[in-house]
Amino acid sequence: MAKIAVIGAGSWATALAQVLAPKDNSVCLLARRQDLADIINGGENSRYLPGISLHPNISADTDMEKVLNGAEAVVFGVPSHCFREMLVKSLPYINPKSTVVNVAKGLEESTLLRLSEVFAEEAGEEALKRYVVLSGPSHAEEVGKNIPTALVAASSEIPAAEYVQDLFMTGSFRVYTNQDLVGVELGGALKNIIALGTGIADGLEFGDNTKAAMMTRGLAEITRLGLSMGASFLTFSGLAGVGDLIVTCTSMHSRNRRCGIEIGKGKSLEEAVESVKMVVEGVRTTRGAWHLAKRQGIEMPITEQIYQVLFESQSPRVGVMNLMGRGKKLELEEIAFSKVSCTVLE
Ligand SMILES: NC(=O)C1=CN([C@@H]2O[C@H](COP(=O)(O)OP(=O)(O)OC[C@H]3O[C@@H](n4cnc5c(N)ncnc54)[C@H](OP(=O)(O)O)[C@@H]3O)[C@@H](O)[C@H]2O)C=CC1
Ligand SMILES: O=C(CO)COP(=O)(O)O
Repeated sequence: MAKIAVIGAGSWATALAQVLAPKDNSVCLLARRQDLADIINGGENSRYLPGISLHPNISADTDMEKVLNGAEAVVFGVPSHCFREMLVKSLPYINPKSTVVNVAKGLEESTLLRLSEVFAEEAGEEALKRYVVLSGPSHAEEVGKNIPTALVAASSEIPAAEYVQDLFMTGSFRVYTNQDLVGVELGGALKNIIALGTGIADGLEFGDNTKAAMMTRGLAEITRLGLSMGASFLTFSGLAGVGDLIVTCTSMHSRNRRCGIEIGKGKSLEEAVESVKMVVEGVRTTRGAWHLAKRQGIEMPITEQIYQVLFESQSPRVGVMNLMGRGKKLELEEIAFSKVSCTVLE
């Protein structure tokens, strides 16, 4: 039986443990608090994934050394804002040969780095060869119930991605591989901004037309930023791109969408985040992407308006009016004929 360590004991960490455990893996979750570890060891993570009986191969502990000791793979299931801190604390106990899987979807706000870049800074460039991002349309509430789900394991090194594909793949959890780490990371992080936006539109009681428009034009601006940072055009039409955008913008499981709905209904950002009770990654990512767009010289009008609503007290309704009142545009030219995408598609 292989041992797998999971850093974090929230909803996604627990659901992924539930995927790994029946495959003859002993899965140990690192909780911050003893009370949560005790709850999980009781057989159900009632705080983060209620109603799911946990597999007996799953346990939880607050002792990092104990959790990481002898682990063949380490899955980071904590929010982006604490990834560096948890990584630095973990590194002394991680076997240099272990594969590191990160499932967080966000950027480091203070540096605007992707999380693989944070990993490389702390663990070294060589260690990136065993670093894999697992992303795609997947809510913990459904994965916990073995509802069919497809994801993508991305790494600059295909053998590492294939290892993670084998590690996680089950009859209800299908994993593809992709070598475009940049595109997969950006797709997963940036769709949360658009989910906040579609949530806001729902909270304002706009219709399906508005939501479809926001998703489509949201994907256009995600793609534009991604191409400027070296991502592959095609990744954005895959599971980590449009796939994740669809699930996050349409599902009531989405924390980002639910937060947006509350803002659209008139709650403050703080009240809306508080009401969700779990991490709402899109809030920090909006600020990060806003700065990234400026740095890259890329137009991201939806991100700009969501930034204004979240951080500059702009009314959501004015944000929608600003988007609708923009100058006339060609739909596709900016992406299809951009220098970068032509290079990628050649
Ligand atoms: N939930 C989902 O369906 C999916 C989530 N993701 C991504 O996975 C990541 C985790 O999300 P999710 O599981 O939903 O989050 P949750 O809010 O459910 O759980 C967060 C976990 O991280 C811990 N944590 C929070 N802040 C800190 C900190 N400062 N230092 C150390 N540990 C901390 C929490 O501990 P404590 O309980 O002590 O606060 C908890 O164990 C996010 O990046 C999210 O985008 C990706 C795909 C699906
Ligand atoms: O990334 C996710 C689904 O793929 C989770 O999105 P939320 O954080 O909005 O729930």
